[in-house]
Amino acid sequence: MTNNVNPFTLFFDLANGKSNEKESSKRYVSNMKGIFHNEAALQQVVDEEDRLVYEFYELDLPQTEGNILFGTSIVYPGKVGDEYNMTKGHFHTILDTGEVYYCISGQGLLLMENPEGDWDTGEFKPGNAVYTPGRYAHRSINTGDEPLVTFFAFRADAGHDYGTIETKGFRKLVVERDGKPEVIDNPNWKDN
Ligand SMILES: O=P(O)(O)OC[C@H]1O[C@](O)(CO)[C@@H](O)[C@@H]1O
Ligand SMILES: [Fe+2]
Repeated sequence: MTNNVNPFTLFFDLANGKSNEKESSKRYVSNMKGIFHNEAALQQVVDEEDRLVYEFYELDLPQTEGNILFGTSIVYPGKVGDEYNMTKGHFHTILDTGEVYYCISGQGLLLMENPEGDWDTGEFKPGNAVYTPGRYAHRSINTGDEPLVTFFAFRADAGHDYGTIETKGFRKLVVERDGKPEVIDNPNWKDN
């Protein structure tokens, strides 16, 4: 059976992660309501200047088990309150789907947690490949001063479940304490 996809090559700039051949999806601070834990700090940023938090490339490949979705994700430096800029984060709809991220530039963490309550962080620094196994929700966090650029790949039929994180949040937050990243319990985390 053919899946109607021809071989192709895409360019991603090693300096900034961008592709000039595709349009990126962009998430601004105003798109992150209910995601950053400090709602007042978020509103203040939106009122002053609604800045770009992250962008990423999504391919329009058929979402079948034989295809692999891939692209770069660029999380810009900055904070909302004491929380570092980050992606929304998600589980995969097919929960047991892993994903790999390769850090091209910048520094940060991949925060991961599964429904059983296990959690971990992987370190993003240039050259590190961080693997998030099946069942783990994942969120990229920029703890540095430069854009955090990663390349990701996962099976194309996995799907994204954003609702669980939007409703419950992650169990953990990564915040700045004394100029350094620290993982703390999320005071707003809901159990159901
Ligand atoms: O999907 P989120 O949580 O907004 O984060 C975006 C990143 O996650 C991905 O969905 C991959 O897991 C990419 O499209 C992108 O790198
Ligand atoms: Fe994912």
